Amino acid sequence: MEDQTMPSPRQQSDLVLTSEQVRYAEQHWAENHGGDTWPLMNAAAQSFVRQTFERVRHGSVLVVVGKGNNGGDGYCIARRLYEAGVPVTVFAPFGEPSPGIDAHRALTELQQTGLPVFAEWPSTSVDTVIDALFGSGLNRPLDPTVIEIIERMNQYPAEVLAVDVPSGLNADTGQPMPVAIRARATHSFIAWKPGTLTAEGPQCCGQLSLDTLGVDVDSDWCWQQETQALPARSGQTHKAQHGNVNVVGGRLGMGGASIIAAGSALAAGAGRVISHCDPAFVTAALVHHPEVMTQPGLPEVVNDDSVWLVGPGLGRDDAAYEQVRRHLHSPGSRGVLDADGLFHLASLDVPCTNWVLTPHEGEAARLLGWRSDKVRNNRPVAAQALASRYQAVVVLKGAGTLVATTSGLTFCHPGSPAMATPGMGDCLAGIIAALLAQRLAPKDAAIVGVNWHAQTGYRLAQRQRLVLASDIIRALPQRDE
Ligand SMILES: NC(=O)C1=CN([C@@H]2O[C@H](COP(=O)(O)OP(=O)(O)OC[C@H]3O[C@@H](n4cnc5c(N)ncnc54)[C@H](O)[C@@H]3O)[C@@H](O)[C@H]2O)[C@@H](O)CC1
Ligand SMILES: [K+]
Repeated sequence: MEDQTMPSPRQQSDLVLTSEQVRYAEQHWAENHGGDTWPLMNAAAQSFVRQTFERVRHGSVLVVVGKGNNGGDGYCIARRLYEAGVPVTVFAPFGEPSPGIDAHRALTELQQTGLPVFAEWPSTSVDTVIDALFGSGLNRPLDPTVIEIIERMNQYPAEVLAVDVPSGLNADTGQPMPVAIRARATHSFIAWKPGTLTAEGPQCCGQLSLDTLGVDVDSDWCWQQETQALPARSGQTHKAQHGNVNVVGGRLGMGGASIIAAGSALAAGAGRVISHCDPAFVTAALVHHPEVMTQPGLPEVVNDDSVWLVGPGLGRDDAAYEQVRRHLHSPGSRGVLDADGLFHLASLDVPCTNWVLTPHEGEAARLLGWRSDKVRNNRPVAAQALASRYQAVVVLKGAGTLVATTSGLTFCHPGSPAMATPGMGDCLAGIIAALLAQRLAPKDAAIVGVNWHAQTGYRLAQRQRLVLASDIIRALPQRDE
């Protein structure tokens, strides 16, 4: 099955590219390889078969192909499986690809094997469905006929494996348009697509894998995921070297938020954590985390080297507003603005240069003056718009959390649906604050914090149905297994 002309695959990459950038990367590759993208399609099909062969080899396979090059991948995959002796049926609901595109050549090569291509739903039962209807070229909402095909594929009692992107999923935003394939696994090519990592993407993709197909992309013009090590601890270290985190919140019946945030800041390595909560919650805070110091009530805003985590359970009254205002106007202040802190930010027209803002979708919508569904459908744009407006690092929470700065965007570990539990945001804010206190730059603290939080939750979700913020706090100090 090896092909002489195929580029050598590079399995690991951190690159996340929009569909337009992927197209550019393909063209750029072709310009340097005789003007031909056909070897890439072959490499994609070979990689897909290699990746999925153990799953499909013992049963029968239905390949559903579209008219574009995602369908072309499907024709090539069908030919390779057929030649490997796997029973394959090919279904092309929209007809043949136009002559001149790689997909047409893929169809011609398939036809040479004698394998028929069906225009109607085949009646045979199958063990695996390979989804090659649409990939990164999906560019408009699906019409009812297409919706029906995707829904029927989702209802098949067979597992669905998606080629490049689950069909119906917007490769840039992670939104179904309005429905998308729910795949058991998705094998992507060239670079990660934003839409597979955020919003509904992770749910639609199932197990996600990537083969760059040897396309080496210049990192200057694309977003790059950065992974940083957690702060190291030397043999001579002292807690004073790991910084102070002041948690301002825990008022008006919301003591738990600040208890969680203080606990996660401790668990993420802050040298000293001071909770400025309502006096009523001091006992509870100390019962949960005796390592925390308490200074009840709202603090004086002092300009020292501390990191301030302002917002978890802070409340929406005038005193809370004044507290947020003072922090943001205090020269050189730095920290994390979360929850009610973000509520008050909406009334303050002030840059947050040394701050990490951690809105969820609703908070982001309020800050931008958008509807929530506009944020949901445009997460990368929303995150970057907030970063520009506030000159801050913005963590747009939700499935597939994004970290935006004024100059770029990072897609983080998708975590797990089991983490959709109360207090999870407070927990994340505490982790990011602790990393700031340990001298990570705001962008690095945000990216490392989100990835650490998401990976910890994901790991716990392998053995429990739900993951609570308290579970994360207990797991953070542990080493990875
Ligand atoms: N040519 C190349 O160099 C490579 C292409 N690759 C594959 O090619 C895919 C991208 O191919 P294309 O750009 O042709 O795009 P797609 O195959 O994803 O989709 C484009 C086709 O779908 C139609 N379409 C788009 N939205 C629609 C809608 N809502 N309803 C109905 N029809 C719709 C378009 O008119 C077009 O016919 C990738 O996802 C990947 O699978 C890979 O083979 C890697 C190399
Ligand atoms: K697909």
